[in-house]
Amino acid sequence: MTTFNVENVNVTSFDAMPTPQELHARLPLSERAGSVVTHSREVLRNILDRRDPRLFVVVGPCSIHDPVAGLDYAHRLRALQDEVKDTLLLVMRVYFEKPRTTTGWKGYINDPDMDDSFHIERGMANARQFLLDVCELGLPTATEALDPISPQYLGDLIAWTAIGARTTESQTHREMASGLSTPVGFKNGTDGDISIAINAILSASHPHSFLGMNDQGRTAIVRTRGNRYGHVVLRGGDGRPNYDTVSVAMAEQALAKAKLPANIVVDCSHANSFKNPELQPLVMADVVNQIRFGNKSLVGVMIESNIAAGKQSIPADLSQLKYGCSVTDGCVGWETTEKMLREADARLRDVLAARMK
Ligand SMILES: O=C[C@H](O)[C@H](O)COP(=O)(O)O
Ligand SMILES: C=C(OP(=O)(O)O)C(=O)O
Repeated sequence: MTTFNVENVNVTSFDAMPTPQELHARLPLSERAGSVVTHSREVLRNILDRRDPRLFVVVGPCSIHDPVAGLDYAHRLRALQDEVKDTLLLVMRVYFEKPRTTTGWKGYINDPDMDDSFHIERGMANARQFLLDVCELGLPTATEALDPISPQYLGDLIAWTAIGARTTESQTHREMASGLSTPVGFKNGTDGDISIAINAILSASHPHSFLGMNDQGRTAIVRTRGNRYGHVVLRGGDGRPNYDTVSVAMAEQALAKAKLPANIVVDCSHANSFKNPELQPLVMADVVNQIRFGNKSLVGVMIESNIAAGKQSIPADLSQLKYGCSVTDGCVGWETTEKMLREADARLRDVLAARMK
């Protein structure tokens, strides 16, 4: 009988991963982490339902590449959280999966050693440990859900999820979002198109049935309820920002036309600051001004922030890495981050107090 070489022609190997159940057994959700996740998800839902007047702030490194520096950052943010808690819910950006325009390092889960050795099994376990550590500090976490299998491993430790500009239009990601346990922010497209984010919110709000994996690592038909906490994240695009009052008003109109609640998050980074981190404070100040002038649809902001300002390329000799500095997009440094958050807190106090009356 002739044998045909027609299957997995371009696959070199299948290396088994531990199942989500096995990883959960090794690194179980602790009492403290479980209550932080539960409480912060509830606060986020309350903000989106206007039962809590505060602004949520997804703030942290563009990507985590060094868990030690990442945890150092988390300690700093946790200390600041108490200071600004009357006006801001701080949620740490803990991004382990990076969507690339073409190629590049795809994040800590994919390649934890940053040397193309791709130890995904260790990346996933370390990522879970890191999320546990952050939650145990009392700090909620936010991430981009890029690989549709990852939420089975990490989803119980996440309070807010982003679907990125490159995947908001993807049916796979909309289906996944329909089953996620967190509120989900859909970015506008890289070309600035917000209609794809609105279509994503509509799609993800419905139940879906699709192929996925269960916690025993078996291919399964995943049947979801639909996620009613989808919202838009304006990140600018096509070389233009879209956080200004006119763009926000246009987003409000588009949401109203689609009969969706007016919930808008502004990403201070990416095309909204022309990827120049030094401009992020201006975007944040503008959002705060819009709220002071009566805007009610702006419910959150995103800041790309790290211990050190700027970014660095990944050196061949990793001992040359600068501590606490991004290896993906440039970030504002810690001092600027504190200033941005303290200023926003000070400028929002009277407005939000008035909303509580
Ligand atoms: O936020 C991260 C980046 O903007 C995104 O991953 C795309 O990066 P790239 O264009 O450098 O590949
Ligand atoms: C990749 C990101 O953003 P965007 O999808 O808006 O490019 C990000 O926030 O890390």
